Amino acid sequence: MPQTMAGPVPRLADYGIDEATGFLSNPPPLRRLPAYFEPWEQVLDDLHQLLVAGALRTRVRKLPMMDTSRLGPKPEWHRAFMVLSFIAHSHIIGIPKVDTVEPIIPEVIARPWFAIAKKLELKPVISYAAVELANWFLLDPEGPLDLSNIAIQHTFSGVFDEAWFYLIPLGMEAVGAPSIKAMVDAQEAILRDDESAVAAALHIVTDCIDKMCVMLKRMYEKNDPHIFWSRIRNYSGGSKNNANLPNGLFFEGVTEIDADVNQCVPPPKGLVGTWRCYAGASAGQSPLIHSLDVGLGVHHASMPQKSSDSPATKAPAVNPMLEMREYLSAEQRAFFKALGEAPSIREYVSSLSSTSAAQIEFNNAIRALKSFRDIHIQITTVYIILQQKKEAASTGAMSPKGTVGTGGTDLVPFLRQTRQETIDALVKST
Ligand code: HEM
Repeated sequence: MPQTMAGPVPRLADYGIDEATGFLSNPPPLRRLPAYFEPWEQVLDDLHQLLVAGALRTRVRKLPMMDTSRLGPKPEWHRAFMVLSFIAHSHIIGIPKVDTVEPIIPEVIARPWFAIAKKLELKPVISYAAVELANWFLLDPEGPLDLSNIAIQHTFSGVFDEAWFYLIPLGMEAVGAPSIKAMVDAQEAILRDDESAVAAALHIVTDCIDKMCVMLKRMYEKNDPHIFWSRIRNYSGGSKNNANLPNGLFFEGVTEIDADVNQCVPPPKGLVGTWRCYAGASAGQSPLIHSLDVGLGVHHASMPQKSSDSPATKAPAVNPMLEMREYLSAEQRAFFKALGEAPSIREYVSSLSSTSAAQIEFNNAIRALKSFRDIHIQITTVYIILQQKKEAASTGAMSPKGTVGTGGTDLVPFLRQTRQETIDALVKST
């Protein structure tokens, strides 16, 4: 849109974004719900033991129906969403490769989980909002917001690798936080036509992305790829494009009809409720990465459909990156919209000479974001593609043709496309 028609520069505080900590809440997330909700908290306390004993599903079915209207301020709702997300996905998965997947979510979990998600304008499925943004604390409350002091509240498996898997994205949110303020500062500077201030702000953005890349590479330090593949990743899976959940998940007692309901399959005999399909958790739901894409003008186009898709099964060709935004909070989605409508940094630097500091700094930021995506593709190769091949070789199965991510995407084409779309955002000298 022409700069003259651009919207106002968003104020971070209006979207619950902290200038210093970005999308990490300040103060940190709640660690326990009020006493009334102890039955949920106690299941979470004993989660690993219940899973090992094979007693989790029985225990969940014995839970009382809790009244969600007794939840108070927003942080309580966020914690309740996280607690139920952990309990529900433990109930679905059990122990990976030991238990069979259970597609029916009992009413005592399904109804309150659905109600809480609706209140928060989230989807009732494990997501970045639960395992990351609502699931950390500071070891020393007075200490720094970095990996020496951030800890994970809950894991499914109880292994260090899973905690590290969740910690790295949090570390990235922390080191990347100043880039959000820098992008809106750049937009303010555009309004004053202050080229050097735009350049200075973009320099901060690049510095943040460089630090995020260093953080991302630390994934290998404490998350063993085999443990990730065999013990951790299943819990993040959704019910979309999931071969183990061909009909989706059945939410007992939830009768509301919306776009996520699979209306092709009737309820299981004797039950009332709806079959629902959702993408699972992915760090691709990081609001920081989406902000960088929007702020720097990285455009995500529709994905080409696979030639093997029959016209009847073809899903709408929405880019999964845009679909992932549906799993972020309403406030965060509103922020992306406002950031995208404010003066365009890319458009502004495109109008400058190729030797201008602002254009050079802009392209540096885009190259840094492309490096992030290169490193990430290497990580998915090590943690997913190679593990999948090893597993196929050990069982004598045919090597799979495609790979579906926990977010339900066709992994390789998707990641290649987002990397290409990042490269396409570079401003070329004319
Ligand atoms: C062992 C570590 C990781 C694995 C195995 C992994 C795997 C994946 C997979 C499979 C996808 C495709 C979407 C899906 O269907 O889930 C994806 C997308 C994505 N992931 Fe990761 N991921 C890892 C760590 C991270 C971290 C630490 C970040 C940082 C925030 C991150 C950011 C993203 C982003 C932004 C996307 C969207 C695609 C893109 O922007 O290129 N991932 N990841």
